[in-house]
Amino acid sequence: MPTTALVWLRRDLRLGDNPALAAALARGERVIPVYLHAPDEAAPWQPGAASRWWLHQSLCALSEHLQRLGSRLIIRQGESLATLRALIAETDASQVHWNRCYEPALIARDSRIKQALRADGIDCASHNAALLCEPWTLKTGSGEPYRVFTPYWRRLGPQLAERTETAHRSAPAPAVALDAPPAAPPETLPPVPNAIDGLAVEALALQPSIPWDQGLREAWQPGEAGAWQALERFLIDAICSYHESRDWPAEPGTSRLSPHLHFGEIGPRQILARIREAHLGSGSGPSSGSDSGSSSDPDAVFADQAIAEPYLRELGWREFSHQLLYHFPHTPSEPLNPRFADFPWRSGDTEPPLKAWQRGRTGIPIVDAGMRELWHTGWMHNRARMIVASLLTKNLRLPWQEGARWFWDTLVDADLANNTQGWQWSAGCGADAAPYFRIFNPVRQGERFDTQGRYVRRWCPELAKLPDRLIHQPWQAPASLLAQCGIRLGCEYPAPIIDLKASRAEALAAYDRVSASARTK
Ligand SMILES: Cc1cc2nc3c(=O)[nH]c(=O)nc-3n(C[C@H](O)[C@H](O)[C@H](O)COP(=O)(O)OP(=O)(O)OC[C@H]3O[C@@H](n4cnc5c(N)ncnc54)[C@H](O)[C@@H]3O)c2cc1C
Repeated sequence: MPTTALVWLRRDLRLGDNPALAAALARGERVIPVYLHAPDEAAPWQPGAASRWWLHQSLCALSEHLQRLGSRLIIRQGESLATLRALIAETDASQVHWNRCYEPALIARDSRIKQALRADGIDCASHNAALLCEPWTLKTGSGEPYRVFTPYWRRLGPQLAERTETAHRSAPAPAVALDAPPAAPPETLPPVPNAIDGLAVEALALQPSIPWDQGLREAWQPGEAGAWQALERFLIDAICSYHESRDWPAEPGTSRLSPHLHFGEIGPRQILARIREAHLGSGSGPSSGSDSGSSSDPDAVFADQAIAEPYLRELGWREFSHQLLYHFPHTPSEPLNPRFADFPWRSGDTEPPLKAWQRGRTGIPIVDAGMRELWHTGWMHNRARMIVASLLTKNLRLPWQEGARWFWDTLVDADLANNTQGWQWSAGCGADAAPYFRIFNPVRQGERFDTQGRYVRRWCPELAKLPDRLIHQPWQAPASLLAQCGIRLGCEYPAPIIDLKASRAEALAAYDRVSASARTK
């Protein structure tokens, strides 16, 4: 009887640099890749509608890739432990391998499963495919988790930089294991016996029943090959100017790798290795083994490793968010800073302003542009995310949890660690947060980061004819000019639902009340 290993694929939907797959291939003669659909096990953070859309496409891509290599993805639905046990019995598997997830509900589930399977006599092993550095690895001098990014990055950042031989010899054992290059996908895989059956991806009903996904289909190519194409495009077109252009929402200045990273179609070790390879100029192309489709060679663009630093820093924020979620598992619903538990959020009927914000009809152009980009493409530029979050939590004084929930349902990159950190940072109640009193003025933000109004014109075409100097504040335009541009505020485009100056003052007063009550406690 051949040794059989199950590889339980979850949010590691790739074949390159997949430690669970590599371990199964090293130790099992028969390797069976399985995907188990049990969304309720992630409750209360089951994948939202946009994430389900992505998952469907990504599973299709993975399934095709496995078939090209001679294997098959076995999809089953139902409680994970029971389904694994059934598969183990059917296949005579003696091993199960998976890559770790870091959400609190999934950590608890996986621990239970590991314990139960080990009690059954199964060899169970979990691996790291998602992070450069396990969230329990880096601690402050006093042994606490980091709550501030800068000192965290001071520890992590140097480990990502290319180490010289001397530094390598004298450095303490690194938290990031980067010495071995990430593995390319296998060239072939052992076949899965015909007797083992599974569901078609369609049976999981992940696709929307009414077709709202046209914009998503136009914007994305989910799957491992799509991830590598996005990375190569970024290395050719954008990494050199990333430090500046990353702030311009109308520019294609960022990597747009967030959904690929979330679903594990590419891993941060692979991104880092490819950046290093391009920097050193020694590489002959991506080690993805996927059809990256790139024709020009980006190696020449790297004159200096410093070019990559601003980008690596963002990957550092991703690591930081994961270690926060790991150490503070209550933060998806509660503020990290307990002072904010009693924050006086807006009272009365909160539905109209929340709905206006969700639909991109606040009457504040840069905010509406961001919210419409999100609705249409399942993604929003980071600068716009910060602006819309500030308006919701500070000017509208609606709880950050409302915003986080909306993002959870509409983002293709919805990620519990990054989303929680992003919202708490924006609301001023999280780790290393923007102080509550630093309230973005969306008009100034628009003028600074969308100077010519290209982002607003794209997503709010009803404002397209306004001149640049008024595009971010149409309410300042004389009635005659509005008429000339075909705009009636309150009809084609809403009048602002909030007075920015007055709401700012109210938010600051609310913050003062929280600070004062914290002082008297
Ligand atoms: C309110 C709010 C909510 C957010 N929700 C999410 C979310 O659900 N999922 C998500 O992946 N990101 C989230 N972010 C972070 C950030 O906006 C996105 O990661 C980024 O816009 C993705 O685009 P990109 O891949 O082109 O990023 P790039 O600029 O190319 O960055 C590369 C990668 O670094 C990571 N990264 C970048 N910025 C951050 C950040 N601030 N925090 C953590 N990781 C970061 C992402 O994995 C990203 O793919 C949120 C930010 C805010 C302000």
